[in-house]
Amino acid sequence: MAVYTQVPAEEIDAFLTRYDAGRLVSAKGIAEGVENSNYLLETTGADGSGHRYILTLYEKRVDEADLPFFMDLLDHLGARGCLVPRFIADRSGQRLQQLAGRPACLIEFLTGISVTEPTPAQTRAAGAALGELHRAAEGFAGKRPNALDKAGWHDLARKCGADFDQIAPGLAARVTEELAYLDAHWPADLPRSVIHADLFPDNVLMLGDRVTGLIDFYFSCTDVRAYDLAITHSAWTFSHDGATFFGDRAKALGAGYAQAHGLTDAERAAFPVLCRGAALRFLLTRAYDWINTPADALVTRKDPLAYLRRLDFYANADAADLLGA
Ligand SMILES: Nc1ncnc2c1ncn2[C@@H]1O[C@H](COP(=O)(O)OP(=O)(O)O)[C@@H](O)[C@H]1O
Ligand SMILES: N[C@@H](CCOP(=O)(O)O)C(=O)O
Repeated sequence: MAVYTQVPAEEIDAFLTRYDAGRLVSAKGIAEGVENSNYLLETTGADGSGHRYILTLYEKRVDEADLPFFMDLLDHLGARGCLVPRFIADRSGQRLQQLAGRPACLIEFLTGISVTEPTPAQTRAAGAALGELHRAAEGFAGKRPNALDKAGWHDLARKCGADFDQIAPGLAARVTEELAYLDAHWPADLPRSVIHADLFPDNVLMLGDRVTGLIDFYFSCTDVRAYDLAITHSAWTFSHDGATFFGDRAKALGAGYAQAHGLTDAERAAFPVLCRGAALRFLLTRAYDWINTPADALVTRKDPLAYLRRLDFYANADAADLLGA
């Protein structure tokens, strides 16, 4: 469960008086997510007809100074037809607030559910939504370095150090070996763009096979564009434990992305390496959290080894295995 900061309902009701949002009717902490505290708010709505909002309090990895980048990005994408939530301004035009001692924002609520076992049709729709996002991001002037790039992976690996082997014997050596491989093989000249960088199924809202919203842009940054497809591939085309690869989903993801954007020959050739990078990135953040999250914390730690299994798969795959011929 991810509600790190408990906010009394009276405080949320008082917070809402800054907005044309009506009075609070209910506030429920949202269990999903690991980074921030999220509440689903129901209000009377400005016109009394009822309205839903997301209230997010920023914790952990989100730097307050990055919030204007995320706000401008979602404005840009929304204006170009992407189904992304907008940050809501209060009556004075302010979108970033303080609540319970944390930076906080009121955010548009989008309908839809996150699938846990995506079908190929849903995976295709996610691939198309990512391609549309990349198209819509063209011309966005904002830039944000990726804190979880290769240098960031090395940093996390140093911080985990010998503790890796508490997760699995031999993991420290495997990570060192993989970092060396990626240092030697990471592609230098692929097109860069703003990327979502965390387009897991829990960050895609769907109704049936239709995408109704893309959420959680708090890792979005400027990086290799096809790396975003690799991250999405790692999240959508395996069983949760990483033990089973679903080729039909992978083919569908590639087809959906191709329909909306597509890969260059160089991006396709580099795809297995990009997938290895994606797998290592999530292995590392999960391992760091595994080691550093107290066992009694309110948040459920995610299994790093599910990404080690993906990494092992990617290390033996070629582009045709991963995307279809
Ligand atoms: N704009 C939104 N509309 C509808 N539901 C949302 C919205 N933003 C977040 N949620 C819900 O809150 C959950 C956690 O949000 P998320 O941004 O993924 O949190 P975290 O950054 O902590 O991982 C999501 O899985 C979803 O259920
Ligand atoms: N997707 C990451 C964790 C980040 O969680 P999110 O709830 O913000 O998507 C992982 O699975 O390791």
